[in-house]
Amino acid sequence: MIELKNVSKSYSTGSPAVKNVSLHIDKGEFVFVVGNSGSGKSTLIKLLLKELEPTEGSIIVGNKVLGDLKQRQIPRYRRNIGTVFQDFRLLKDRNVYENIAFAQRVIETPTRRIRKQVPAMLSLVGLAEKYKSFPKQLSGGEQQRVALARALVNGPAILLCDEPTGNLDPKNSWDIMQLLSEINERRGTTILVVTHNREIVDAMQKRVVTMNKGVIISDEQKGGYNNYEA
Ligand SMILES: Nc1ncnc2c1ncn2[C@@H]1O[C@H](COP(=O)(O)OP(=O)(O)OP(=O)(O)O)[C@@H](O)[C@H]1O
Repeated sequence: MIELKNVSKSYSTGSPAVKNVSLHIDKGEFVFVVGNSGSGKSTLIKLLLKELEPTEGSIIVGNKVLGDLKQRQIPRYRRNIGTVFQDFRLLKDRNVYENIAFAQRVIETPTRRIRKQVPAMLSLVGLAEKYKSFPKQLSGGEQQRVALARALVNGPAILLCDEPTGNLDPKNSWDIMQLLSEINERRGTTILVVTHNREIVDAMQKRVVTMNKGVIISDEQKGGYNNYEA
């Protein structure tokens, strides 16, 4: 599903953010990516979204060789990838229903399908009753659940989450991680989660890829949050 072969990424300044990384993630896997600040985790996510080009190496996602994608093919490529970020990124002037429906309107989903799928996604994330609320009327945990519903409504094969619990308290962090785990198990979505949340990583017993200074220093099935200098 995801394959990086000897991928490096250098920005114009400093040493490479990602150095000679090779990584294979199968369809349906749930993978945590951990590592101290500046180790290259967000750069990895941006490379997978083709927001950045690798300086060296190749990336294959699904059956797409990202280096071969033309500019005009990128929007369609990204439609198959759901994203969730630390800061929720909801549309502030739209209510919950419209935030999710918006993701479908941009790909011209028929209205009757939107009317069916938005409530279904809201039920999945436990927010069926809040469909008329605006983001500022919701707690952080609720906003992140809306963001998750939006990320999933178009049925992506892959979900990329960059510190999805970074702004949440422990209870809400757990709820979001449980939801991610359920989605992975029930829908078979391949999920990659960048996180600093040691307790959750240690408890969930998933595959854990640890980065340090742009390099993968460990990759363990049923792994834990390795001890490194935070
Ligand atoms: N746009 C940029 N221009 C120059 N250097 C950058 C840029 N973005 C990131 N870097 C550098 O690349 C390295 C990796 O950054 P990255 O954001 O991928 O780390 P990270 O592991 O996601 O960190 P954090 O956990 O703090 O989010 C860092 O040294 C950072 O300073």
